[in-house]
Amino acid sequence: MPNSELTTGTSVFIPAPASPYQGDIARYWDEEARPVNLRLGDVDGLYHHHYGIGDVDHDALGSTADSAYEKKLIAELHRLESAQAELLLDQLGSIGRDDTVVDAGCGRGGSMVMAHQRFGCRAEGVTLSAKQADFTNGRARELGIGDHVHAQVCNMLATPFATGQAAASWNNESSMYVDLHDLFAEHSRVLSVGGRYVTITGCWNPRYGQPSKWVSQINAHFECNIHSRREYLKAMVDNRLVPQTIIDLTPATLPYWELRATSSLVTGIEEAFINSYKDGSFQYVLIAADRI
Ligand SMILES: C[S@@+](CC[C@H](N)C(=O)[O-])C[C@H]1O[C@@H](n2cnc3c(N)ncnc32)[C@H](O)[C@@H]1O
Ligand SMILES: CC(C)=CCC/C(C)=C/COP(=O)(O)OP(=O)(O)O
Ligand SMILES: [Mg+2]
Repeated sequence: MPNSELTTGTSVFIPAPASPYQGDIARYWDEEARPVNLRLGDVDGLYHHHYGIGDVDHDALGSTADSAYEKKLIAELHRLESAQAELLLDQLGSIGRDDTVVDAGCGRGGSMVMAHQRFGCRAEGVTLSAKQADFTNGRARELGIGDHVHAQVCNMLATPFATGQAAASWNNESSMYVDLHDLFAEHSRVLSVGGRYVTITGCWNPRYGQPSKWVSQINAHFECNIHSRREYLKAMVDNRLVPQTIIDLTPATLPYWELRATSSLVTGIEEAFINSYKDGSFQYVLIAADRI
């Protein structure tokens, strides 16, 4: 196939990156193995690369003096991350067993497994990382749901899915790696009319003025390009995705960050998230839109 190559040692077909930037992002996620992600995933086998929402259960955590405290803290952070994915799935509308849902930027596939477990549907994911696609497909096979949960290495701006194929699609903390107009044009193509698009994302707040130093720090840390809230809404309506629900999750995600900042699994980015959420320059939002 032109402009493509097969790598050795992996079962997935790996297209050449669409740009040097996408090559960098593929490498970033191929090399990622942070304990804050792997040890949380090990709690119940759902591996996430997104953040948490909801109040911390201090009774479940118990005393910091307890020798089992760190294990409980990891379980609590993971519970909050899974609660975030549950909220996203809540917004997908009524999905049937015969439906297909698309996860754009699927990471290690935790949200797709949850979607299948909840709806019985088929979940198709794309990621730039061959390691993540292999990991997702391996997990799905281990769970005996390999025929329903499937990831492939693919640019989310040019997917192989048929026009109108998906009843729902989403980006869970993956839209800051792409141009939003190109992204929503592709979701709009893949979704059936009446289908549902959902994103949970961090965005800079136009009321603050411009991206703050904390937002710039987050961009540098993850090699991403955080968009403004205004850009999201404009790019959606320009692409037949009409926002139906917007939830500011900033207050709901702060407890996760404050707890994470006390753990041994810190990565150094905690301060930037906490400070930018507190100074109002950055927001954690869910936007659910109808494909009209
Ligand atoms: C922060 S992770 C989020 C993973 C997942 N949505 C979750 O909630 O666990 C970002 C993901 O976006 C993917 N990504 C970034 N740019 C992409 C692109 N152009 N096409 C496909 N995937 C992309 C990365 O490969 C990675 O899997
Ligand atoms: C809300 C924003 C701006 C997100 C940026 C995208 C991103 C890297 C999300 C979390 O991934 P992760 O779970 O791999 O990160 P970490 O290792 O920090 O937990
Ligand atoms: Mg994480």
